[in-house]
Amino acid sequence: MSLAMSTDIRPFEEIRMLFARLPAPDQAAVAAVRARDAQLTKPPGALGRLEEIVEWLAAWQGAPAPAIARPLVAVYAGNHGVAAQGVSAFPASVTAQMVQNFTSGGAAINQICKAHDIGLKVYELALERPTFDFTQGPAMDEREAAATFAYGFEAIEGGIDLLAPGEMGIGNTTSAAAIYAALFGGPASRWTGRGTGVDDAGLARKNAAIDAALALHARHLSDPLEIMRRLGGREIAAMMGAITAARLNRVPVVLDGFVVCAAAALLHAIAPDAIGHCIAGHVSAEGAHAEVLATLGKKPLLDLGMRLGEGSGAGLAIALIKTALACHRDMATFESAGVSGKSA
Ligand SMILES: Cc1cc2ncn([C@H]3O[C@H](COP(=O)(O)O)[C@@H](O)[C@H]3O)c2cc1C
Ligand SMILES: O=C(O)c1cccnc1
Repeated sequence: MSLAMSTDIRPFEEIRMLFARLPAPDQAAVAAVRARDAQLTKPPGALGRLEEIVEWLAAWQGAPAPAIARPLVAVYAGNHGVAAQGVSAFPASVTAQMVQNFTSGGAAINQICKAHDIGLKVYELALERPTFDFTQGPAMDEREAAATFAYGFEAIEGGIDLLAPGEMGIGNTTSAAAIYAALFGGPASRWTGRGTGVDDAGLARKNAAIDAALALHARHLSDPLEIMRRLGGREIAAMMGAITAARLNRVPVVLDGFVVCAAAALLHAIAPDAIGHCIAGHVSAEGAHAEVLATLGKKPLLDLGMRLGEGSGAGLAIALIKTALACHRDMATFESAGVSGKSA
């Protein structure tokens, strides 16, 4: 669907209305998957979480025989005004340079997508015009935040069956940590990590920037959409839209790391069920990602010590999810293989 912003409804109100009519998991599809699983040539439950993964795909695709024919990593790139506070180990110019690198196939996410036959799209979000520094005022106005959320809906266009949102944006671990502090409380230091590798002084600047922002915006942090526009970035707004569009179109979502989960946490704060269709691809080595996942009730598939972003952890998880589906779809049954079933 398109979010044609009408003139008489405030943009955020239009977004809020989306969460009143989210599709539910398809229990009949889950039952069909379980029935087939019971016939496959393995002891019951022996594929552990791989079995749950297929049930999750069936539930949210609404299909008794789920498919992964067109998986997509959608990388959103945005620049952050707060980068001027010296919160990253790299200059803001790296965001645009990495977009170029994605285009020429040189980034980690290119190799992951290539190795596992996953589509990759990169969405550049006005990189020449960073968001406003949120230590000085809101990062975005409501209209821009809502329009960027709506832009995220493009991810599902062209027909995909599995989505992993990814991101690139120097300074965005500061934005994500600020969002977690606003949503879940505590000082900045509870949520920050070293991102691209800031030293102790950089980490102190990062914590100070977030604590200053929490004080500045304190009166407006009870509404997740206000948190998004004040402390977020364009890639976080667009990923919220992409995750929502996926839900509305029955496309399951694989979450990546620390930054992607800030978009998921904001949606969860609007309506816990809004991320029911999301699985955690991995746990990042960044900051408090493990705590965030526990709070969202998501158990990560992988724990590889990665802290890159770009959708890289989610892309690797898609390889695993494809394998789970291949077992379910292509294994022989006891009957077809002439293997004896359980004796007692
Ligand atoms: C070369 C390079 C490639 C990256 N790919 C993802 N990120 C990751 O690092 C950034 C966030 O870290 P911070 O908040 O410390 O700036 C994001 O762009 C994220 O996607 C990268 C960072 C760099 C430097
Ligand atoms: O986990 C992530 O998403 C992450 C960690 C560090 C830097 N950028 C992204």
